[in-house]
Amino acid sequence: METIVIKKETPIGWIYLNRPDRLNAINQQMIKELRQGIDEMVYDSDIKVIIITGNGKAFSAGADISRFKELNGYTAWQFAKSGRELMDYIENISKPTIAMVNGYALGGGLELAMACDIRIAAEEAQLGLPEINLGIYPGFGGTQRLVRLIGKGKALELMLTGDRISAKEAEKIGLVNKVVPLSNLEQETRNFALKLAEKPPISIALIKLLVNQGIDLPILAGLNMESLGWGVVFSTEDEKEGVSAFLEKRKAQFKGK
Ligand SMILES: CCCCC/C=C/C(=O)SCCNC(=O)CCNC(=O)[C@H](O)C(C)(C)COP(=O)(O)OP(=O)(O)OC[C@H]1O[C@@H](n2cnc3c(N)ncnc32)[C@H](O)[C@@H]1OP(=O)(O)O
Repeated sequence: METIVIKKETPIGWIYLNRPDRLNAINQQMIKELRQGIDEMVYDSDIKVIIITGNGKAFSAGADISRFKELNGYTAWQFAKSGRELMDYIENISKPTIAMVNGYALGGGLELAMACDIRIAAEEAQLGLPEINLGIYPGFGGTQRLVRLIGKGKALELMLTGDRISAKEAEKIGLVNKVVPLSNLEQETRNFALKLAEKPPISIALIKLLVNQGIDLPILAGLNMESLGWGVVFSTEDEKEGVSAFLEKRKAQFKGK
């Protein structure tokens, strides 16, 4: 891999965007390698949670602008589509994902963070969708995900102005889940991941599916999916273990079965 580094720290899989001299700008190679890196974690049953972060001072400053002059209408469409499909894939994997936002998360970088389930940011981080200043607009799913995360008014404000906001402001509007000092970022993110790693994986997978698919369905369809899913969780060993552990006043040990 040229553009990312992966590290397994069971039960956590770490993925580092690794173009620090370009502030981890996302190019076609990174899109391809991210897909491979995520797959490596998805198909490893010892990995329960995936953390994506950036090497250097940025999470990612977005799509690689230095390549934009080479693009024409068709290739720009294909590049945007391949990035957007990667974000869709990340959002819909069954394992939980955390974006550890260590610095700038701009444009496609913020779109990647938004495709993750949880965002934990350093106090120093700055977030935004500045594409408008380049005469374009977010193209890796940002126009759709931001509005679902923070609501139409603030989403439009961020996209129309292109302004960067602080991590604290991002936390206030619900764009990040938690803000911590940079010195604690790795440990706090690891602790959060370890907490998720102890939860029953089938329940996690179903919650993700219900939330991600349900949000775009008529509510009755989503509610019916929720009820049907109960048939699945109630047939798992983890449900029996969870209920027994409660009644026996001990900590549950979930197996993902
Ligand atoms: C075609 C499909 C597109 C799909 C949708 C996605 C679109 C996008 O994401 S568009 C990009 C949106 N992002 C931006 O507009 C941010 C651009 N970067 C900046 O504004 C600044 O770099 C900064 C505020 C993030 C940081 O400023 P500073 O601390 O002063 O650092 P430098 O500007 O000196 O950056 C260091 C180095 O990195 C290069 N670089 C930064 N961002 C990008 C980028 N997005 N693409 C390519 N290269 C980038 C920057 O040019 C510097 O390089 P050198 O000058 O060669 O050192």
